[in-house]
Amino acid sequence: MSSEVHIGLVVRGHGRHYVVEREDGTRLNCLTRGKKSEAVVGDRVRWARSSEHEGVIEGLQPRRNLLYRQDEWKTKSFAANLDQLLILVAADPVFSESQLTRALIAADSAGIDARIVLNKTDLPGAAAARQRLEPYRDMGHEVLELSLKAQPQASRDVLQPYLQDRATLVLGPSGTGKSTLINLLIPDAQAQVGEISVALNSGRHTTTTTQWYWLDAARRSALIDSPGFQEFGIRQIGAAELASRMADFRPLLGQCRFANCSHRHEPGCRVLDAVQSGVISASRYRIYDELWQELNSTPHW
Ligand SMILES: Nc1nc2c(ncn2[C@@H]2O[C@H](COP(=O)(O)OP(=O)(O)OP(=O)(O)O)[C@@H](O)[C@H]2O)c(=O)[nH]1
Ligand SMILES: [Zn+2]
Repeated sequence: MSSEVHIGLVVRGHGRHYVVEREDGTRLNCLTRGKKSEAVVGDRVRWARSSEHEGVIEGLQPRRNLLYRQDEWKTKSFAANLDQLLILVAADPVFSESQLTRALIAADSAGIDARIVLNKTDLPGAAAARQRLEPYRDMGHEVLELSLKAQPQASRDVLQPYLQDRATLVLGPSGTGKSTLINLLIPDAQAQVGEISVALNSGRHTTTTTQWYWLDAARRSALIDSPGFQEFGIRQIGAAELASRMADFRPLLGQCRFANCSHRHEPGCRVLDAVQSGVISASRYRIYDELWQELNSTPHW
């Protein structure tokens, strides 16, 4: 058996078991050595043939970027080497501005372009949703509008130029239309997942495992779905860094009276002035304050 080392792309992982795609598009099951399972979907890994498994992962290639998810107890990386984040919100159910902000902060911290996608613009709630997104447009975030169910073809046309030649992670809370979007763009998505679940023997976990889908036969454009995703991990950001990750706060930084201003109570704070004058919206400031406290009370790593 040859011990030659190859490079492959992780398209799915479950514990120490991974599905790795070769250059030619064929896939094989790989195991990591020891107890380690550091690889995530989107990673390029070095793998070699092994006598017991189809392949063994020997190591990771350097990453361009890495995203984390978190719950009450722990933070875990879940996707790497992305070009873009699409944050799906809908006219109904009403979206959480706090979740949206977390997603934008996580993307900024990882150096990944993020776009907001407003779905269900055919519903009466669309006007109110647009209004809530107004501050985000003003601070420079692009907002795409879709109606995935009512106008599938038009929605596809809006998305197409953004998806071309990129690896895009799509995230959205339950009920926003993420399944509708994936089924529209990847008609054989279910089949792809089924095949891989058999390979990984992970049927039961199908609904919570990050998955890499190709959108085109040439395998240049990819969509990454992370079902069951709850919350971005942002504990890697220190409280002092938070304001610099928020597009409406950023232009004001460095102008407060104190260089280490936390923008919470200090005199001569330009951020607090901007909140007073309405340049920064009250809801954005409330979210900043909550996140600041969260980050300040957790150890920075
Ligand atoms: N009116 C309207 N309804 C839509 C649109 N897109 C999706 N829906 C509906 O919204 C509901 C939720 O869509 P899904 O695609 O299942 O949403 P999801 O985000 O995957 O939600 P989960 O399956 O709970 O994770 C479904 O009843 C869809 O038919 C749209 O553009 N307009
Ligand atoms: Zn300040």
